[in-house]
Amino acid sequence: MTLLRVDGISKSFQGLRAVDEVSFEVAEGSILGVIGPNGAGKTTIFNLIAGALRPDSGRVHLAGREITGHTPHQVTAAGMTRTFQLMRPFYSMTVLENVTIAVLAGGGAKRTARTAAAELIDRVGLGRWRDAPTEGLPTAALKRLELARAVASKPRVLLLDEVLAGLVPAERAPVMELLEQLRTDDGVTLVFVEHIMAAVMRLSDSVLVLDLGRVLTTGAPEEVTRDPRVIEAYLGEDPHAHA
Ligand SMILES: Nc1ncnc2c1ncn2[C@@H]1O[C@H](COP(=O)(O)OP(=O)(O)OP(=O)(O)O)[C@@H](O)[C@H]1O
Repeated sequence: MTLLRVDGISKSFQGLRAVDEVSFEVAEGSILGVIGPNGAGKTTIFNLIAGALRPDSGRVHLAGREITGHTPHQVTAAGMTRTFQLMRPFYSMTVLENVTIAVLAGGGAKRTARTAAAELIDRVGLGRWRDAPTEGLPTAALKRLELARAVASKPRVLLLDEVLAGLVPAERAPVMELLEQLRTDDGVTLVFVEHIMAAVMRLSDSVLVLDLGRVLTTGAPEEVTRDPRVIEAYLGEDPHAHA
């Protein structure tokens, strides 16, 4: 079943067509990787479908309901949550407090929120920082906190914006495992923007390739990354070289 359907969305900024008639579908329980050179429109698409920006035209449907132009809060309530490239935790609070708030915001019961948050913190590998103040955490820990907060809201669709950026390979592996578990064990549908090609190849069922605001191609990961148009969009380099 198609869970997320995007039909011909466009967005211009001062005459620049940042997103140009982009359409794609994501089946429930699948993982879509979104790739493209810098400025291709990846983050803007997330902003358009998650409610941070209103598309100039086009429509977005989630589980058969139109959510075009809905506010971020409404989109979250409808079952779709996003992470940000730049994290925005409450810096004055501990890791546990931050995730507990996210569990409560996701409709979790007050009595069990802290326990649920602590479990999630362990799951993303943040156990040793559970009671640490958020301010001063290393980037890798902040990234995992952001992921824990997003997962806490129990989304049906999770939009991930470069969650692996800034992590060293040893830190990436557990995050990738978590993403696979989210799909397999929790049935979460994932859409993730990522520059690290090894992760795109490993996690994606299908890949959407963007260039200059348009869909260049879409298909299985091994298919699209061998597509000459994709290689050209990456300035003549083999996209695998970004791994
Ligand atoms: N708020 C804005 N105002 C003006 N231009 C914008 C705005 N947001 C994005 N753009 C422009 O839209 C285009 C697409 O940007 P976007 O950030 O979506 O690309 P991206 O594929 O996410 O890039 P990156 O991989 O560098 O994050 C770029 O040319 C960018 O400069």
